[in-house]
Amino acid sequence: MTIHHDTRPTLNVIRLANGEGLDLPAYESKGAAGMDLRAAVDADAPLTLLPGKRALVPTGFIFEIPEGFEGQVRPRSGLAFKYGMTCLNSPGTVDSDYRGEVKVLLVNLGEETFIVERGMRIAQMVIAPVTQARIAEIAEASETARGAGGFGSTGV
Ligand SMILES: O=c1ccn([C@H]2C[C@H](O)[C@@H](COP(=O)(O)OP(=O)(O)OP(=O)(O)O)O2)c(=O)[nH]1
Repeated sequence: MTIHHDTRPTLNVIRLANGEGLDLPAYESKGAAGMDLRAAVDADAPLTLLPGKRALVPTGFIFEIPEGFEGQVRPRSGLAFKYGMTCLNSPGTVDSDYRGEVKVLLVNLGEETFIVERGMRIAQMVIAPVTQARIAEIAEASETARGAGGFGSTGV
């Protein structure tokens, strides 16, 4: 018999008052990269986003991102395709030392007004490993075959 240990990092979540009754963020399929984030707007006061407008939408949770990881807040492709609803700062960065409520910076790039209702799955968050570099200033850049070529220097 093989014992399988759960090697996944633990994501502690803290429910805030405005998150009362909301489903916990969850992976919607076995292999989903991101967990869906829900809108913690007031049930009696949905958020109206006119075309071209943006809003910071609360999720109702604090996430303790494990050290060595970040949370990437990204759009859901269905909302983007159907309604032009996306995250303005995509991918949003949630730092491992952040202890405030995670919020989603939604923008309506569609032609129609979009209504954000309580519990609506508005974005997804991916937990990804991240490295902090040691920063060292040096006098000259080392030589490479590419050199300073970039921005299409190899052709289309
Ligand atoms: O989509 C996002 C992006 C950020 N944050 C939170 C978590 C993150 O740790 C914090 C700061 O984000 P960021 O570093 O991108 O913002 P900043 O403009 O540099 O602000 P600060 O000066 O507070 O770091 O805001 C969110 O809740 N959602």
